Amino acid sequence: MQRVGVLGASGRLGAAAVAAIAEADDLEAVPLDARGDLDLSGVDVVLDATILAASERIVDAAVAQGVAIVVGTSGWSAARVAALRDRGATGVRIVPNFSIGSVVGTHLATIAARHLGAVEIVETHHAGKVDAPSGTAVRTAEAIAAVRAVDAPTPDAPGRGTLVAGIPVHALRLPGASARQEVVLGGTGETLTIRHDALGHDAYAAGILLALRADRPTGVVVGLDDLLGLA
Ligand SMILES: NC(=O)C1=CN([C@@H]2O[C@H](COP(=O)(O)OP(=O)(O)OC[C@H]3O[C@@H](n4cnc5c(N)ncnc54)[C@H](OP(=O)(O)O)[C@@H]3O)[C@@H](O)[C@H]2O)C=CC1
Ligand SMILES: O=C(O)C1=N[C@H](C(=O)O)C[C@H](O)C1
Repeated sequence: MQRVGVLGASGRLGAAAVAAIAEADDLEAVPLDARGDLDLSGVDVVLDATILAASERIVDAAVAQGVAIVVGTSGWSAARVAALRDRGATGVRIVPNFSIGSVVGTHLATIAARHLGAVEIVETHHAGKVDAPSGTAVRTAEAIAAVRAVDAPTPDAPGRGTLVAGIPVHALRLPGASARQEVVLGGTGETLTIRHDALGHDAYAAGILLALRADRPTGVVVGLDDLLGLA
């Protein structure tokens, strides 16, 4: 039985993780106080589902105490991940989106962007989401920018969204919405839209369990791609 220390267990993602772990015979959830002293001695792996400011402290504590950590909290940009690697961190998996469909959608977007250079991202989330753009959109933009062969003009103008790695991201926050991402690519006389919807927090259960059961990462791994054969 693996003991999973859950930080942010009172939140939407944390509660979904605790529910998923409760269904698993091989895992046990141990809710921990994310605001207190982080003594991780009683757990085998940590799941972080808080806010970025807390997440950075939690990751540092897990690394210092030699406990593997799965990070679901948004805001771990490529620059922050690079800084973490520079600090010699190991045993860390940062997962911008636990939904399997979302991981596949982002992967498909990187394939499409090799052929259609003009790309914009529209992400729509529930009104309770505090961060914008979403962690998934930032990850998707950074992954696309790393592979896109065709350079597209960057519309850096008021009203054209937030530029992430040169890609405009448009963030909507609406009551009634859950979590949607649309990657819209344009070519000559055509557009291609890759859209994913997480209709509820149960969408994250399979990815959470996959990440928690995976071997302790060497260094800092981002995403679930390696575990899904997409890397
Ligand atoms: N990777 C993925 O697939 C997903 C990622 N997320 C991300 O997970 C994060 C949490 O989202 P969500 O659950 O909706 O958010 P909630 O606001 O529902 O929950 C936030 C949690 O963080 C805790 N928290 C807030 N402030 C602090 C602090 N200063 N120090 C320590 N703990 C704190 C809260 O505790 P308290 O109740 O005591 O305030 C609560 O438990 C976000 O970054 C979101 O983007 C969300 C869904 C899926
Ligand atoms: O806050 C959310 O709800 C979500 N956050 C993650 C993000 O920022 O990308 C993942 C998913 O979109 C839901």
